[in-house]
Amino acid sequence: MKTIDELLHEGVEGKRVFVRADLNVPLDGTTITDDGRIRAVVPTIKALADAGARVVVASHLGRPKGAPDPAFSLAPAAARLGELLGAEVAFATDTVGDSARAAVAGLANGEVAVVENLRFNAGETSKDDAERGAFADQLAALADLYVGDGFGAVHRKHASVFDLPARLPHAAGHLIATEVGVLKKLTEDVRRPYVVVLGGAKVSDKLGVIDHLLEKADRILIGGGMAYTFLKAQGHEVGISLLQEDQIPAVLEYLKRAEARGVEFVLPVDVLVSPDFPDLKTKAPANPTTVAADAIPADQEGLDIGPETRKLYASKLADAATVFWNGPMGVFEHPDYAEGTKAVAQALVDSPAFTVVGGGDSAAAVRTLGFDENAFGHISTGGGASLEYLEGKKLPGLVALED
Ligand SMILES: Nc1ncnc2c1ncn2[C@@H]1O[C@H](COP(=O)(O)OP(=O)(O)O)[C@@H](O)[C@H]1O
Ligand SMILES: O=C(OP(=O)(O)O)[C@H](O)COP(=O)(O)O
Repeated sequence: MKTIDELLHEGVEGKRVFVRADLNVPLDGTTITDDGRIRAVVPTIKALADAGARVVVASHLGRPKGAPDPAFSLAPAAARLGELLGAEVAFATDTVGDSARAAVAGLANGEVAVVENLRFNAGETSKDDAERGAFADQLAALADLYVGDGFGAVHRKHASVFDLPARLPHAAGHLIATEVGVLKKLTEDVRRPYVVVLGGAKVSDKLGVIDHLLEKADRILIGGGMAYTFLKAQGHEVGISLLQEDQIPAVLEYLKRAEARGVEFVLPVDVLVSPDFPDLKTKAPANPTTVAADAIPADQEGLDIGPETRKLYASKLADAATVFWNGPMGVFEHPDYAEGTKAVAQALVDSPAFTVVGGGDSAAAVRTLGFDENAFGHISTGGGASLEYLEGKKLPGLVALED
């Protein structure tokens, strides 16, 4: 894989360089609540700009449905990038249209432009190779060179991640190099006990990784939205909690295999429930009730792990030598459901283990809940990406950067 250093050595002055970043940051309206993913790609953008490149930055944000949707505009991220660079950053209101072409044409050497959300275009995420390819052709017309640095999206076979680098000379940016360097260590020699904590809301995406983790981890702790499919599989009522009903047979098989292999599988013993999802904007008190994990009322939703589970999970992390954590334990964006995530973060901080936290929201949670990022071994910008990397899967965005 060619590195950005090699590219810089060859010279990028006056060249239009397309940087595929992951600027998928959490937003409260148009306010960025955690800019970690933007900060993470600044070294690559700055190195290119300092070397005289005309830098075109692109990313997805959220999951819009292949058409423009103002709620998912990259404008706030572009503005923040300008602040971090201490330079004017042009913003195109489309991705490959007139505005994007004009913004790129207007760049002088050393200047940066951000184009609008890649996922406003159906071709970006299409499963049809030709449709994705046609969009990649339009993106390729904006640039001379490609730098892949959106680590959080390298597991997606999307036009800007997979098809575009096949059309332009390409290299990996600094962030991808750092992320792969650290995660590689977790695939080679892992100090034991190796404890994995899984939570979050992208349940269907991430349940499958357990299949692989059963071969690697000594202990697996389950929280967040992921817990309820397990509780349901064990025959418990989960009310209106997040549930991946079609995965119940797979989950039962995981539990059986864990037992056979001596992998300790730990599920919540109590949870915080409410009939309503909390208001994340006003943060109005949610007044949740604590119930045993096998006694969730039929009309209520599990939104955080409970106090007994917090203690249990802290104890299960205390003797770890290596910890990988993806996915918040609850809806941490609301203070009434943040204690579970705080307890796991605190247990990692207190532990002498090598700790890796992965995922856009997990990383944001750690920082917005007031933890010092230096207290963790590594904070990865990718959740799904890091899990699939650990699984040993060939990631489209990394394969595409190979020579
Ligand atoms: N019990 C739950 N029910 C619904 N959503 C949850 C629950 N627990 C956590 N979440 C949500 O999960 C989201 C993060 O999930 P995910 O995207 O999978 O993590 P990451 O970005 O770290 O990979 C957060 O927005 C959080 O509010
Ligand atoms: O937030 C992301 O992934 P993550 O939540 O697994 O860390 C990436 O930006 C990928 O987004 P996607 O899961 O909508 O493809």
